[in-house]
Amino acid sequence: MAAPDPIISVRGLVTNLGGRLIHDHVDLDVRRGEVIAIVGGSGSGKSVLLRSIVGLMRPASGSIHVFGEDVLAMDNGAMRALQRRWGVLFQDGALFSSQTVAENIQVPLREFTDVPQPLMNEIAAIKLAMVGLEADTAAKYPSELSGGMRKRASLARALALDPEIVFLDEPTAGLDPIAAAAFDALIASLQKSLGLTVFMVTHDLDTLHAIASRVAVLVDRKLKVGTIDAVRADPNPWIQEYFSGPRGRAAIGATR
Ligand SMILES: Nc1ncnc2c1ncn2[C@@H]1O[C@H](COP(=O)(O)OP(=O)(O)OP(=O)(O)O)[C@@H](O)[C@H]1O
Repeated sequence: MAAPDPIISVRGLVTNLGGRLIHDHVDLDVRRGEVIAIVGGSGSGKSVLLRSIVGLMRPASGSIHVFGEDVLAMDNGAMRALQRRWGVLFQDGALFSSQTVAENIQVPLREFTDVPQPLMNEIAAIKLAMVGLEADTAAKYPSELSGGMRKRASLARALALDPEIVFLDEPTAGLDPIAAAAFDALIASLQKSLGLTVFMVTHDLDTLHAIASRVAVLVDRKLKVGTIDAVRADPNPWIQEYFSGPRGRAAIGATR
């Protein structure tokens, strides 16, 4: 049987920023229903790749297709239609501090739908429960929440429109190991129950081993993509240090 078309397809992506080459002909296919983890050194261009795929940054050349649609060639109307089908959790959570958690979750509903307020309140309550937050969190402000709760609230917002893909930029950064492991478990269970495709930028080796189907490593401005075991075997010095240094060995030890 032929493999289904990838849900995200990047070909020959070249990105130049501030006179620096960030991506040098990067290729990536993401399959429906998988958790793909993007790793790489600080400043290697992981977030820029994510932002390019969701149409927030424009590469110098190459092609990006999501759901078979050409992200770089579409008008605003087509882009809005596409944005309804994915949710994004940005690196810092990016909740609006002057809005309650419920209002934050309702931002995409307000932007993309004309759902009446009572239904929006119900949807916010459902999304809060999905991410494991108490009902009374709805009326709280982001500053009243712990870091882990803020991440969950951001995830609830990313899930507001029942997306097919969620993009997560370093979802466990800044969390203690216990909160990070709980967040990993949440992502894994939502991915399974909702059939989500997860595109995740991470530094976290534990997350990688716990939930990634495949890993894409951004090194020397190129992507190396495969299963964790396949990529770990690559002799590239950064990859060897990342997977086989003390932290890498500890992460493997914890999962085997
Ligand atoms: N809008 C921008 N304009 C100019 N340069 C940028 C812009 N966004 C990112 N960069 C630069 O592009 C490079 C890649 O940034 P990016 O945020 O993708 O790195 P990253 O791999 O996600 O790093 P980290 O793991 O530290 O978050 C960095 O050198 C960054 O300074």
